[in-house]
Amino acid sequence: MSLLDAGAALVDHPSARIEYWPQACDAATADAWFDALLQQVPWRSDRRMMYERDVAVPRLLAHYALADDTAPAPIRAAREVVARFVAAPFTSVGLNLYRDGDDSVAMHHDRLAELVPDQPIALLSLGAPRCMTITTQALPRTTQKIELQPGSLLVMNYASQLHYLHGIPKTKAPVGPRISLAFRVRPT
Ligand SMILES: O=C(O)CCC(=O)C(=O)O
Ligand SMILES: [Fe+2]
Repeated sequence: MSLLDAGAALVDHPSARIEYWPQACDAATADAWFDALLQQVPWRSDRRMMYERDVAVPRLLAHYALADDTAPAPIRAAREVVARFVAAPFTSVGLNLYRDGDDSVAMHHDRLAELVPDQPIALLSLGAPRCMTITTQALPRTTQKIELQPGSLLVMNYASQLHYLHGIPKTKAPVGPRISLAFRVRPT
């Protein structure tokens, strides 16, 4: 594969781009990173105010600054894999652990205040496949679903956060745990 090959384009828009590579890293590597991160990361459970109620965020979270060399080795290795597909000066990685089908992330766009304009977000998936829903922000909403495979990479450009929403819905299907690594360039 040549450097910075284009992935499959998931949206058709003049400025928004969401690209998908089903196998940015091989299955054995994705499995090894999943096992290591599940064990080594100090996963935390967060609470957020939602409609004036204090509710548990339905997944576990962690975060590392990429300059932090105490980050587990798979984080640094994953950063190198991501660099083969997207050239961006990532500074931060947010980790999500979806323990089962009850864990989810609601439809959202990533917080713009936490992104440097024109820099992308790269999501590397490990563990069980989970479905992502992508909708337009404009009405009438059009919706698409993509099953994120272990070892896959999904890259959303900055403009996609202005025109689309994404989320990982709950599922009643029996699914195993999944970890996603969200690489971002955060303002300093
Ligand atoms: O787990 C995923 O693939 C999506 C995570 C996400 O959207 C986020 O962390 O903002
Ligand atoms: Fe997101």
